[in-house]
Amino acid sequence: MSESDLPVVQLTPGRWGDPARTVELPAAALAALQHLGVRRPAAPVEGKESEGPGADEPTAGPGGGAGGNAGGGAGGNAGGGAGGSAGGGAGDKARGVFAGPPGGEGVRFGSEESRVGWGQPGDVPEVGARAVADRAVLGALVEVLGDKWVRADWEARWGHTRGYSTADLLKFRAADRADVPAAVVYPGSHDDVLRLLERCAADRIAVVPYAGGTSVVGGLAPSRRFVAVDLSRLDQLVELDEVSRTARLQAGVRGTAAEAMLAERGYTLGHFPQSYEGASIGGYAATRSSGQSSAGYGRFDQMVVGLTVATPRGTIELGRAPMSAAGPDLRQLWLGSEGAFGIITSVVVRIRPRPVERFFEGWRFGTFEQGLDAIRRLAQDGPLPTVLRLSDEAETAVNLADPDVLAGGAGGVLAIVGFEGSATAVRRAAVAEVLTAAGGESAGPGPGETWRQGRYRAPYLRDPLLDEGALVETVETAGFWSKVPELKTAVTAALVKSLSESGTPPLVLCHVSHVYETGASLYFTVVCAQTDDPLAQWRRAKTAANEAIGRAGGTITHHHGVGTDHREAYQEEIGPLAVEALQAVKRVLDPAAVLNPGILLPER
Ligand SMILES: Cc1cc2nc3c(=O)[nH]c(=O)nc-3n(C[C@H](O)[C@H](O)[C@H](O)COP(=O)(O)OP(=O)(O)OC[C@H]3O[C@@H](n4cnc5c(N)ncnc54)[C@H](O)[C@@H]3O)c2cc1C
Repeated sequence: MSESDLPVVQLTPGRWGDPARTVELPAAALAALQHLGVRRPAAPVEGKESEGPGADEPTAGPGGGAGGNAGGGAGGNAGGGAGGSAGGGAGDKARGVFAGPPGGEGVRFGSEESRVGWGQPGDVPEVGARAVADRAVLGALVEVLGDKWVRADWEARWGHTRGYSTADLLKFRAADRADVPAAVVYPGSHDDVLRLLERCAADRIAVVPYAGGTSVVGGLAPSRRFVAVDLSRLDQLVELDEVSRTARLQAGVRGTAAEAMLAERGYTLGHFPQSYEGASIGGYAATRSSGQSSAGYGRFDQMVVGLTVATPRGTIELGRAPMSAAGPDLRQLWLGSEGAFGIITSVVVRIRPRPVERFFEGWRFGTFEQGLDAIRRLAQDGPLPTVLRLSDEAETAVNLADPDVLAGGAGGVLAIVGFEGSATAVRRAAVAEVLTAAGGESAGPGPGETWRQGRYRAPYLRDPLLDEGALVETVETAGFWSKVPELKTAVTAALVKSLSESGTPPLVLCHVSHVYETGASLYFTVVCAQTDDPLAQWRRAKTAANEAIGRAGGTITHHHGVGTDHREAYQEEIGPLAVEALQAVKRVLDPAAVLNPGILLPER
């Protein structure tokens, strides 16, 4: 496939989970969009040449573009859930989706684009992000990994471009070629990664680990030209210790594949982020991910007991006991390090027996404050269900538009409470007692089941919403309980003000997505009409939201990570001395500064 053959729009089916799955917007959602002034953009005029730097440019525009492309290696086959590992993907290729490491195609040398040198920032001729790696670089990569596992063709490179934020999708639609890697490599073992990093450091080739490609914070778009390190060949359950209830999983194992492999042995990891059909074990660890069942199973960083990391200077192996007083817990340094301190090649996780029972239900409260008080009681004094989330009035109202949810409901706010495990009836009764005492009223299993069955649907709605002309994006944060109400008010007000000033008053929905003894996270969904420049429109709104979070005492991110989008706010949050300390760590581990330049930390 050549660059010019490639459809640019509608990337979702190829990159995310199940390529065959499409989701139509419900009528109620379309009506709500109309109410917000969202108008479907006119289709591009047939036959009109796109404006761009070259005749071989892919055309871009809203809608159009049937069929996906660019699944990228990591697009893998994660959706199936039948235990398929990432990679391979003859079936996906049949659908026109590149789905994994090459099947012996080898690297393509000699493109007219391959004339660019490498080096430190400033050394590279300004020929734009379209440049593929030059012969010397490709030669170095091939020397380390072999011809089969290095690709420089457009299909592979475009398939490893950016992540999955709304801004990313808008850039794809605009055929924006900044952030395209110069080559893609597919190491198959820890030793491969180690040798690759040693060589890249020696030759000053910047690298970015690419796992599921679901980053929503610019975590795959470094500040320099780079080689994407696709981890999808690291797809094994290496060992399972039934006595200790731990499992070692390689970093490229998708969430779905991890669950399928553990299920065969009677276990679960219990990590179910909304991006579960796309994200991977290494990505979870590198970003401190948090799943929807965090009340019961914990965040991903709480599940990790050990890590193996490849750095340009050697291997780091951490976690020889569940807990230790031998100095600071260094595992924490790599959890959330987003590839800046090394590539995590495998993770030892705590596992649990597969649940034998599952029950989800809805609880209704008069106001958000009342619901907040109720879930705080559970988080602080117990008992905790497996899933606990609380929508505000606006989000509940949107859910109410779905006749399956809270049929006949009388407004107020809705909490989803889920139980997994064994003997759930006892826990349910105890939780019900607390919620009733706090003024809650059971809405029965209907809303809970509807939520459970639709919990991975949202990613598939992003493209249809953009097609309609809507701007939809999320903002997340966390704060101590005493600050949560103020945090919610401040972020909502900032988003409403900024987007109203753009002439596009938004609908801002919010829910409490994760709870702790001392506080909770807030997850906002913002919907409004797109202006002519939706990227700038969202940038302004996001900046306003970030500033509001800072003023109201929240953290810049609860589970999406820092990437490039939150880098400045993160520095403000931790202060210059802490930034310096992290830079010092990076200097030791990555003296040539080739690991994820500009991601998490500014380039030095
Ligand atoms: C629709 C949607 C819903 C989402 N819902 C959730 C949610 O519920 N909870 C949540 O926590 N997140 C959520 N996310 C964010 C995202 O899925 C997480 O950040 C996820 O953990 C990223 O995993 P990944 O495998 O896709 O990593 P990638 O996106 O491929 O990489 C993320 C970052 O980590 C680095 N990295 C990846 N693998 C490694 C490795 N092995 N070693 C070192 N660095 C590495 C990458 O270079 C990059 O900087 C959502 C995203 C989307 C698009």
